[in-house]
Amino acid sequence: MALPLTNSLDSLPLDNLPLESKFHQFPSPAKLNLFLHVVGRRSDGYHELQTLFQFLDYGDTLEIKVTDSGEINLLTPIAGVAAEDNLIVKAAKMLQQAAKAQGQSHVPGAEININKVLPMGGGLGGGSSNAATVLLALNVLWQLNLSTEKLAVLGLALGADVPVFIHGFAAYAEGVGEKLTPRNPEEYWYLVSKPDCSISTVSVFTSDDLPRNTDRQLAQSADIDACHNDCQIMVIKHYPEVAKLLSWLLEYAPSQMTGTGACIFSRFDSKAEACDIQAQLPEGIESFVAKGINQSPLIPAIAALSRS
Ligand SMILES: C[C@@](CO)(OP(=O)(O)O)[C@H](O)COP(=O)(O)OP(=O)(O)OC[C@H]1O[C@@H](n2ccc(N)nc2=O)[C@H](O)[C@@H]1O
Ligand SMILES: Nc1ncnc2c1ncn2[C@@H]1O[C@H](COP(=O)(O)OP(=O)(O)O)[C@@H](O)[C@H]1O
Repeated sequence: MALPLTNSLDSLPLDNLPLESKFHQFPSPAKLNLFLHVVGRRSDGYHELQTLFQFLDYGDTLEIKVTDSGEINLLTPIAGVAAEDNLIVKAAKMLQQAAKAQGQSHVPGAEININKVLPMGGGLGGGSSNAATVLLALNVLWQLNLSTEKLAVLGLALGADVPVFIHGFAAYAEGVGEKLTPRNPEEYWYLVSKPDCSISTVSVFTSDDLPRNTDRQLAQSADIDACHNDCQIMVIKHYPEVAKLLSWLLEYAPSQMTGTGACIFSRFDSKAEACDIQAQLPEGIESFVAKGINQSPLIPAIAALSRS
């Protein structure tokens, strides 16, 4: 089944009504890990990664309205995620604390809606992207004026992928994903397919089958095709659904898992070619077609809001 393409993030309207009195719409795009090397393990158990992030012109949409109450209300709960665990709510509350810590006596609240289209736990970074969107949007709507760097530091406490969504440029990342260097990988079209299984990030990083010492020099290769995803090596051993779909896709296009899976991205030169293979996907495989983009659509949306 094809996932809906109705929320293509090309241009989201932000008109000129007063900031406080209405809902404002913001994109919350997906990311791909074009490669993901595990190069070591830190003393706190976290793994050191080298990865190349690129955004997709496809993702969730958030609507946010400022309220006077000081409350954070998520009006559209996400099935299976309790409000207090939702990264949207956590990000908003974290920003309130940061505002109080810098001396602001009254911090407003917010009402938030989400149109969730990204599969959860798919390696597309949807939760981290939602958190980044909330941090950037409320920073402007609440007129806090925190720097992008400060927001990225706050966001890192919510998830390793949040900083790249805050900065909004495609990047090579080291550390746990927070040391970012801008990059401009080719902006291909991708068919993103979701095998019928879910894979927890913890299970991948605790597996004995995860390679943990990929040569640090490999990521410096000029040829991106020389790079790979170490998590995929573990996942295809344990999840036959992923192994099967990956080998099917590899017949048609260069294909690889993103993040800790389970989604697989297949690379094409044109949208038409990607859609052609999408139409032939095995029965029951969810998918969407999107373009890889090196600037997050969130950045111009926030810039437009700041100017309004
Ligand atoms: C692997 C990546 C690559 O982009 O993406 P996803 O596939 O999850 O999207 C990310 O680094 C995911 O980072 P993040 O989203 O913070 O991971 P979490 O779910 O918080 O991590 C769950 C657990 O996995 C382990 N973990 C995570 C990241 C890391 N670099 N080393 C680890 O060992 C830790 O045990 C952690 O408690
Ligand atoms: N707003 C949110 N959107 C998605 N997942 C969320 C959200 N808030 C909390 N989560 C939790 O984070 C987990 C990871 O979600 P997600 O970021 O979509 O996947 P991944 O890290 O694999 O890219 C989910 O399984 C869910 O339990």
